[in-house]
Amino acid sequence: MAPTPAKDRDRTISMAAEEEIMSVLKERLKEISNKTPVDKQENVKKELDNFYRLYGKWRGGITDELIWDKIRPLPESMLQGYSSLRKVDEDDHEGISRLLNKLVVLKLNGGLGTGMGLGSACPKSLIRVREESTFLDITMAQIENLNEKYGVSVPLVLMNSLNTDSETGNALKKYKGANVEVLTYLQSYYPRIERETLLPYVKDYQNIDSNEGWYPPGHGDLYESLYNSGVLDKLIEKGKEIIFISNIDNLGATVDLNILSHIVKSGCQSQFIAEVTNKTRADVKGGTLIEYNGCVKLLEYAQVPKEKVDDFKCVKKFKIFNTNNLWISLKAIKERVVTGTLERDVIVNHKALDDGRNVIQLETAVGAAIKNFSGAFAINVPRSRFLPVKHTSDLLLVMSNLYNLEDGVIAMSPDRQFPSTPLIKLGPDFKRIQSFLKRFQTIPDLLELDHLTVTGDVYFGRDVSLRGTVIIIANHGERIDIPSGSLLENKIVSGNLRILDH
Ligand SMILES: Cc1cn([C@H]2C[C@H](O)[C@@H](COP(=O)(O)OP(=O)(O)O[C@H]3O[C@H](CO)[C@@H](O)[C@H](O)[C@H]3O)O2)c(=O)[nH]c1=O
Repeated sequence: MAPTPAKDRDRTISMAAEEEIMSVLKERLKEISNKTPVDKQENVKKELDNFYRLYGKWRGGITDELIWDKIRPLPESMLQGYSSLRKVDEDDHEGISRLLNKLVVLKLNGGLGTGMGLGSACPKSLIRVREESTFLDITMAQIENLNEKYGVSVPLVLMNSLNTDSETGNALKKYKGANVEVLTYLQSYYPRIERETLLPYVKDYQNIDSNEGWYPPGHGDLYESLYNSGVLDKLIEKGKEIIFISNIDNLGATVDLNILSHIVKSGCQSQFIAEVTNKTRADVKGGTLIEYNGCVKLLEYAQVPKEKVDDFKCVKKFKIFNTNNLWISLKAIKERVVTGTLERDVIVNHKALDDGRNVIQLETAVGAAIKNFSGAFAINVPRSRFLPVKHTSDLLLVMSNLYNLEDGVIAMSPDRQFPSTPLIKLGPDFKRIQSFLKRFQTIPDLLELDHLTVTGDVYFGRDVSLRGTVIIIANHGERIDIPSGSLLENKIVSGNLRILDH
């Protein structure tokens, strides 16, 4: 989610005009739902009712502008260190099976690989990240391994968007015989609002996947769509109690038995646990947990006013980062959704569409619901639980010998002498996956790397080793080939260096 921060509301509109807009909107939504085929009407109506509530919240100004000086760090009572959790006895298979049988794993799978230059038909989860394995393959291997090892049946739930649903469905076919029950459901679609009229411009619910008038309203929609799809009830009926939610692109988000045991042993008194991690300079576009007006609050990058962005990036002021790994009680989710008491900030995303139309889309974030749950708190987890792959620079890390993949778990190689990950900056020539891949004959050895910056037209030969700080800059119009077998240790390479076959 990366909307442009903008002023929430045009405050020049009078109360009467606000009421008028709300009533016209209601009519418009009714028309849309009436035009929907009868079998889909009930669901569409539920979605549009939720949209109407979100819109009302926005227009009502409930999400007023943030007062920056009111931001406080999360109090210690709400932030627990991971090391303080009681360790689960790994030999107690029976105890672990009992824990796991209460668990469901959900991956947020509504995103596309467009950030890494893939077309709009490719779900991000189907990108190959390690050898031939995609994010989805790795997730399946991980859960299947748990199910086999402990003789349990942890189901995997995928929250798809219309952008990802059909390709994911195709990819899942190969898992027919796997020891993992996979349940999928679709997140909602809401109508985009025209900036001029403050109303949706779509008139019906046709072709919503290809119609720019509709959009998936962020992962905060998870709760209502999980309930409306019937999947939530199904899971509760199966005796499942806790759901572990994470971004499918976070390869560090494995099932953690110590956190699970902590929740179960407390009798699910902590209805919501958010995993945070120490913020580094690499963590910018995401969220952090803060105390605001005496309550816990998720502050997303998209909510930060432009003039405060540098402040937000400061790792001294904002020391923790939201990993989006969340552990929530299923019953508590149901209770909040049914009673309509699930408050989340509205994130206002201003966009310009290809046809030149200026639109607004209202979104919410899944972690923002933390304030609604009793006993909610954050656990400061080791960095190994947060291994997001957002850019090709992240991909370079996870493809390299810095990590090992075993049973669906990616872990840092014991051969790395220090636990920090190198800081990697790749220039625009490396942005798209296809061009990134063709620039490496083999992925270099990164075991002793601290920092790598590469810009310009640079190609790496086979078996290159990079150590310490390495900076490679090919001037505009020139090309650098790093020869096969080279070792670069604390080196700056610039200018041009061509190696040609003959
Ligand atoms: C917007 C949207 C996203 N997703 C999926 C795609 C990704 O797997 C996952 C995260 O979406 P992104 O849009 O990439 O969100 P991102 O910028 O990473 O931010 C989230 O994850 C960050 C950690 O990476 C946190 O710090 C932020 O607080 C949290 O909001 O959710 C959906 O399934 N549906 C959606 O509508």
